[in-house]
Amino acid sequence: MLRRLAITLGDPAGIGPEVVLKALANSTWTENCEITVVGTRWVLENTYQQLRKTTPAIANPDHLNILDINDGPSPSSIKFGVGNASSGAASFAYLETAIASTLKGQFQGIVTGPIAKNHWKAAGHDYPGQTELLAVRSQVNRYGMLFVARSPHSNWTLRTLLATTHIPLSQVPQTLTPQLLDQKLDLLILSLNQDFGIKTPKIAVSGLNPHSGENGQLGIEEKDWLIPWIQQKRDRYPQIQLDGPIPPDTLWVKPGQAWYGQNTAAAHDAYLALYHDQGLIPVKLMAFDRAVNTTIGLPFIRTSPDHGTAFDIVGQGIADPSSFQAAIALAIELAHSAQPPSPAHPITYQ
Ligand SMILES: NC(=O)C1=CN([C@@H]2O[C@H](COP(=O)(O)OP(=O)(O)OC[C@H]3O[C@@H](n4cnc5c(N)ncnc54)[C@H](O)[C@@H]3O)[C@@H](O)[C@H]2O)C=CC1
Ligand SMILES: NCC(=O)COP(=O)(O)O
Repeated sequence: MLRRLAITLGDPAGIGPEVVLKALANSTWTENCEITVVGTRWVLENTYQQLRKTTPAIANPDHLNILDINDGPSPSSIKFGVGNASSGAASFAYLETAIASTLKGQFQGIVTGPIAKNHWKAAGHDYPGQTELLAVRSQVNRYGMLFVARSPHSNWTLRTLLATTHIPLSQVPQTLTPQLLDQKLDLLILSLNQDFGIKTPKIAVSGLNPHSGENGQLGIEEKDWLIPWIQQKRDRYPQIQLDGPIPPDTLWVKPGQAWYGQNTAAAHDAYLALYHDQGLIPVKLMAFDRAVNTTIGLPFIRTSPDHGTAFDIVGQGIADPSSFQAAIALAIELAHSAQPPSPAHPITYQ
C-alpha cells in the first residue's frame, strides 16, 4: 500500500532546506511512498539555485510535491544562517499545517526538519520543542523522545529513550518520579513491541548520580526510589529483562562495543536515560550522522534528524543529509511495518 509522508522544512534560515533537497535527491523513496514537502517554495528554489552547481546530488524543487504555505515569509524577512522571529513563525506554521493534515488522515507520518526553539519563542510560540507541540495538538499527554540509530558497522540498533527532555538540569531530580518513569517505560515497551517487533526486550535503566549513588553516599535518588521502582517493574513485567540502575558512566560501554561490532549479544534493546544530555552525548558521539529522533505515543509516525539548525554552516553546501535520510527511511519503514497506536486504540500495555 502506498504511504504518504509529510516533510517539514524546519527553520527556513537553517540547514533544513539543504538537507531536505539533498535527502530527496534519492528517488528510491518515492517507489513506495508519496512525499509532500511542507514549507515555502521560494526558499527551496533559492537553496537549489545556490547549491546545484557544487552539489550534484540535490533534488530540483520543480520535481517535488510542495505544499507551499500561504503567508509564508517574504525574502527580505529571512536572515539565512541566523534566523529570527519570521523564520520561527514560518517553521511553526509548517509544523502546524503538517500536523493538522496528518490528523485529518492525509499523511501517515511527519518527518520534521530542525527548528530553533528560541525563534519559535521570538515568534510568540512558547513550546520547548516540536515534540511538545506534536503532543499537544494530538491531545496526548504520554509521549516519549526515542533516538534510534542503526550501526553501519554491525547492523545493531541503538535505541535511547529520554525520561526527561527539554528542562534545565537543575529541574531533573524533582521532575523524575516513579510515575513519570512508569509512563516512559510503558511507552518504550509498547514501541519496542509494535514498532520494532521486539516482544521480550532487554532494557537498561541508567542511574542518576555518579556510581548510581554509591548506596546513598553520592546521591539518594537510586536508594530512595529508583532501585525499588526497578524491582517493582521486574515483578510487573517478568518477561522483560530490566537492568539497572547502571552507573551512567559505564552504561554506554556495551552499546559502544556493540555499535562497533563487538559482542552485540551483551547489549540491550533499549536504554532509558534519565535526562537529555545523559542520553544524547553517547548517541551523538556514536551516531551523529545517522541517529533519528522519533516521538513515541503519538497517533501517527514522527521522525526527525538528530541535529539542529546548524546556522553556522548555512549556504556552504556542507550540511550532511545522512541523519535526515535515516529519518525518512525510518518513517517509511514504520509506515509499512508498525502498528501505530491511534486515538481509537489508546496505548495500553498488558
Ligand atoms: N530536532 C530539532 O528541531 C533540533 C533543533 N535544535 C535546535 O537547533 C539550534 C542549534 O542547536 P545546536 O546545539 O547548535 O546544534 P546543531 O545540531 O544545530 O549544531 C551543532 C554542530 O553540529 C554541526 N551540524 C549539525 N548538523 C549538521 C549536519 N547535518 N551536517 C554537518 N554539520 C552539522 C553544526 O554545524 C554545529 O557545529 C538550537 O536552536 C536548537 O534548539 C537542536 C537539536 C534538534
Ligand atoms: N535534542 C533533541 C531535540 O532538540 C529535539 O527537539 P524537537 O524534536 O522536540 O524539536
